[in-house]
Amino acid sequence: MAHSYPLKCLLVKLVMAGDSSVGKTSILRRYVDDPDPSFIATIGIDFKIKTVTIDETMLKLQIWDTAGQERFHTLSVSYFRGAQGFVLVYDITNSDSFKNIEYWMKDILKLAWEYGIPFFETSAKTNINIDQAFSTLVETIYSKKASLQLATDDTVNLRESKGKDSCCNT
Ligand SMILES: Nc1nc2c(ncn2[C@@H]2O[C@H](COP(=O)(O)OP(=O)(O)OP(=O)(O)O)[C@@H](O)[C@H]2O)c(=O)[nH]1
Repeated sequence: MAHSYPLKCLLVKLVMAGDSSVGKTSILRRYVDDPDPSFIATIGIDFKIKTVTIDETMLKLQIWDTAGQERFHTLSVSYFRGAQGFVLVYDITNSDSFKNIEYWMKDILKLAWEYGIPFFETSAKTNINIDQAFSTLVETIYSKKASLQLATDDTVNLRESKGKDSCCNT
């Protein structure tokens, strides 16, 4: 019987950014099907892993959930380095959080990222557009896959690497 296996596994580093309490953790939990219902502000940094397949390539998404609170700003921005994609989040009921997208973009642009960002209005509460937003992001990154590295093991060293590209066998 013929089996079809993905040919290789590539690591994709994504970063969630935006003001505190705009819904970054909620969106990420929706996307990775994490049922944890608690809403505690992110302290420092957290990450989740999700594996998706495009064509016959497995992509291991290492998604960093930064803390939006100002006191964590320097730490959060330090995790931007090496990311292939960002999810910039604001709350449509909070105009300051929208204005501050520019502030977050400046940190991203310092790392030579370009504008031309697809836009999705999402709801983590009712699960609208979450999958579509991530799919578009990941497919765009995949289409430029020359920049991706093979995922090799599951180790993420928080202390040394700030999300250094390492990973995948799950
Ligand atoms: N109405 C509505 N509320 C939401 C939605 N997503 C998140 N919330 C609420 O917004 C609050 C903050 O959500 P979080 O996901 O913790 O926000 P965060 O951006 O990760 O916050 P920090 O960790 O402080 O950076 C929570 O009380 C959620 O219930 C949504 O899609 N709709």
